[in-house]
Amino acid sequence: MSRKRLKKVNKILYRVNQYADTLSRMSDQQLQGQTKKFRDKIAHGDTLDKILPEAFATIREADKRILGKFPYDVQVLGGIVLHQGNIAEMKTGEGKTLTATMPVYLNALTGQGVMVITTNSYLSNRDYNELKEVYEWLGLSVSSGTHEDPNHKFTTEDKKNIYNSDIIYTTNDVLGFDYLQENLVSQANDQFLRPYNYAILDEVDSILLDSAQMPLIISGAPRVQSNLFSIANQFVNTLIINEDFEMDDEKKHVWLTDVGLSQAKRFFNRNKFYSADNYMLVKHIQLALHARTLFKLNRDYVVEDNEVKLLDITNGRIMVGTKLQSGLHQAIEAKEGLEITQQMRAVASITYQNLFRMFKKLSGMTGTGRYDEEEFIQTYNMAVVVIPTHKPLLRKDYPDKVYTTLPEKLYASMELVIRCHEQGQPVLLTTGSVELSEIYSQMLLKQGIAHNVLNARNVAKEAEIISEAGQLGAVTVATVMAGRGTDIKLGRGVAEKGGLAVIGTERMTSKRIDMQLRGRAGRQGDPGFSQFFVSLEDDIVINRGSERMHKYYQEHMNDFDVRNPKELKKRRFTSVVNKAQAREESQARSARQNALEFDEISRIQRNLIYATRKQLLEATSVFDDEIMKIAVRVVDNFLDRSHFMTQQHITRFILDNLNYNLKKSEFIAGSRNKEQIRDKLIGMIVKLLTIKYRNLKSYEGRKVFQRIAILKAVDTCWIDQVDQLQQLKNIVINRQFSQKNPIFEYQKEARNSFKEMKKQVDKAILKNIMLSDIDVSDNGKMTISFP
Ligand SMILES: Nc1ncnc2c1ncn2[C@@H]1O[C@H](COP(=O)(O)OP(=O)(O)OP(=O)(O)O)[C@@H](O)[C@H]1O
Repeated sequence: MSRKRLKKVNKILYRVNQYADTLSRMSDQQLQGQTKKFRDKIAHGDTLDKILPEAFATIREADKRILGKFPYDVQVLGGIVLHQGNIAEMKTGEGKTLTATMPVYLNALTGQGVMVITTNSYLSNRDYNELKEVYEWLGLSVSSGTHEDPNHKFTTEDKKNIYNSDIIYTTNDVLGFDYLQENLVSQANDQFLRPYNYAILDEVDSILLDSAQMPLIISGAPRVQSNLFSIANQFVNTLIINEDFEMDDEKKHVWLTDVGLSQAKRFFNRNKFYSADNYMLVKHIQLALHARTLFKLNRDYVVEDNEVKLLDITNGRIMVGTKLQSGLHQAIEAKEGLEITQQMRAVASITYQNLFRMFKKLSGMTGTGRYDEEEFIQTYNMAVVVIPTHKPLLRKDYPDKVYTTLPEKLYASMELVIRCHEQGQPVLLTTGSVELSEIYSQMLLKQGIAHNVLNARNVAKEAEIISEAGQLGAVTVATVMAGRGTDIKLGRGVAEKGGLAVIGTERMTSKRIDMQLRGRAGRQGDPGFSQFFVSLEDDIVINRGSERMHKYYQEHMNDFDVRNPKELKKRRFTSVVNKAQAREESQARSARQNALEFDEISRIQRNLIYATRKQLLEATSVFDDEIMKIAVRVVDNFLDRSHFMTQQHITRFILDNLNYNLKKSEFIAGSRNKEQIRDKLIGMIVKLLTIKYRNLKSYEGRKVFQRIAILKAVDTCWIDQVDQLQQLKNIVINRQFSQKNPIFEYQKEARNSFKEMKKQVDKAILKNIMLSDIDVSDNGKMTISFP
C-alpha cells in the first residue's frame, strides 16, 4: 500500500524537478512574484494539486536562497504526502522541518490558514524562527502561537493577528486551550479563531497517540475545599501492599482488601464503612491510595517551587498548567507534604483526537508512524507512507543487554559510557526518569567525567546542552526529553570516532519512544550506534513482564556481584522487554480507544453548545421571540409538574423566576384552573418584559442584554454539565467490578443529564432575563446585576 502510494508520489516529484532549472534562473524578484501568480490562479479556479509542482519548486528554490538548504528529493516526496493529507514517515534527522515548508507554502496560498503543530513550544519557536524569513520573503504572513516566556499572556488582539496569519507555528496544547477559551467569550469581538483548515502535525504519533489519553481541561470556579487529604494520606501510609490493599495487573486500579477495610474502620473509628455518610472519606482514601501507588515522584511528576508539576511521560517535559482532576492532584500534594491547593471544577474540556478531527485536512510527520498505521487509518483516515532516507542509514542498533538487577545494569552501562568516553566518542545517556538521570550524574561525577544533564529541571539550558552534545568526548545524560526533535550535530573529528553513541538505560513504554532516542544518532548518514541496557527491575518489566520472568527474578535477585554484572543472554530474556512493551502498547491503544468512546458523547454535546454560543454571539437581531418561547416552556414545565397548584406553589414560582416584587393583589387568588394560571403567568411575563425592554432604551441595548443573559445561562449550565461528565466518568470507570459496560452506562447517564441540563438552561435564561437588575447611565453604559 505504502509502496504503491510512493510510486504515484514519485511521478509528482518528477514534475517538481522539471521546474528546478527555470526557477533557479529567476531573479529574486521574479521568484517572489510567484506567490501572486499562484494566488491569481487559485482565484480563477485552479486546484492546489494542479499548481503543486511549480509551487513546490518555487519554495524549494526560496529555501535554497534564504536558508541555504535545497530540499532533497526525498523531502519533496514527504512534502507531497503531507499535502495529500497523509503521514510521511521519515527517519529521524531526515529534515522534517524543511520538508514541511513545501506543503505549508502551497496550502497557505489559499489564505485559509495552515498550522504546523508541534508538541512543545521550544521546538515550535525554533522552527518558526528558522523558517519565518523564507515565508515572509515569498510574501506570506507567518506567526507563532507560543511565546518563549511560558508565562506570557497574549491579548485577544494578539491572538486575532496570530490566527489570521497565512501560516501559524504552534503547539497542540496552546491550540486546544485557545479553542476552549474561544468558546467561553461573551462577545463576538472576542473571538479570534478561524475555521480549522489544514494542519501538519510534527511528531504526529506523539500528538495523536501519546497525548490522547489525557483530555485538555480548563478549570474554573473552586470546589468546596476538603480537609480529608492529609489524614487519608497518613492512613494510607500505614498500609501494606497485598495485605491491606491490592492492585490489578495493569497497575491502573488499587483497592482495600477486607483486612485494609478493618484497618480503616479502626483508624477512623467507624463501624460501617461503605455507607452514604462515609462517601467522602472512602473517596479520599481511594485517592490517597492512587497517589501513593500509581504516581511516582520524578517519573510521573516533580516537585518544584513547592508545587507538584506533572511530567509528560512521552517527552519528559513538565506539562505547564496541567493538573490531575477530581482531587488526585491534591492527594499527591498531601503525599509530598505540600500545601493542598484548591480543587477546581472543570469548565471546558476536549480530547486531542476530537480537536484535530475538526480540521478540514490533517497530515503528519514522524519517524515511527508504521507501528500504528491501523489506528491512524481508523481514527483519522490518514495513511502512512514510508519515505526512503536521503543517505543510507549507518547507525547500528544493537540488541538489548539484559541483567537481573538494577545495580548490575547501572554498572554495565557505566562501563560502556566510560569506554566510549575514553575514545572521545560523544555519549547520549538516556534515562526513563529524572531520578535516574540524577543517579547517573552522580556516578559520572565519581568517575570524574564532566557531563551535562538534560531533564525537566533544566529546560532553560536545553539549546546549549544539545549544541554541545555532539562534540568530541561530550557526555550528556538526558531523559526522554532528548527524544523528540533534538538535532545533535557531530563536532569535528567525531565521525572518525564512530559518531554519537546513544546508550539507553531503560526501555520506554513504547517502541516509538525508544526509536526516537536511538534516532539521535546516525542522522543524515552520520555514523553512530545505539545500545539499550535493561534489568528485570525496570518498570516496564515489573508492570508488564510475564509471571515466569517475575519468578526468575524472585529466585535470583540476591545472587549478583555489582562489579561483575552477569548478562542474561538466553532468548527468553532478550525478548522480555519487547514482549512487555507490546503488552503496554496494546493497553495504551485500548485506553485511547476508550478515551475516544468516552469523549464521543461530550463531543456531540459540546458541538451543540458551541454552535448555539456562536449563533448567539453573531446574531444581528434581538431575541424577543426565542425568549417568549422559552418562557412558555418554563411555565408549562412548572404547571406539568403537579396536578394541584396551591397559591404557595405559584407564589414561590413567581418569586423564584419572574418577579421579586410580587404584590398580593396582582395574583390569581382562588384560580385553580391551569389554563387560567398559565395565561396569567404569561401575561405577567409579557408585561414585565415590556417594562424591562423600555428601560433598556435602545434596540442595541436590548440585544446586548438578552445575549448576555442567555449566554450566561448556557455557560453556567454547560459548565455544570462538563464537570458532571468528568465526575461521572471517574465513577463509571471505578465501578470496575460491576458487570455493566461502563461506556454504555456513561453515555446513557450523559444523555439524561444533558436533557435535564436543557431544561435548566431554559429556566436560567428566564430567570436571568426577568430577575436581573439593569442600570443604564446617561452615556448609554449598561450595568447588569444577575440574580
Ligand atoms: N535539504 C537539506 N540540506 C541541508 N541540510 C538539511 C536539509 N534538510 C535537513 N537538513 C539539516 O538536517 C538536520 C536535521 O533536520 P531536522 O532536525 O529537521 O530533522 P528531523 O527529521 O526533524 O529530525 P527529528 O526526527 O529528530 O525531529 C538539520 O540540521 C537540518 O538543518
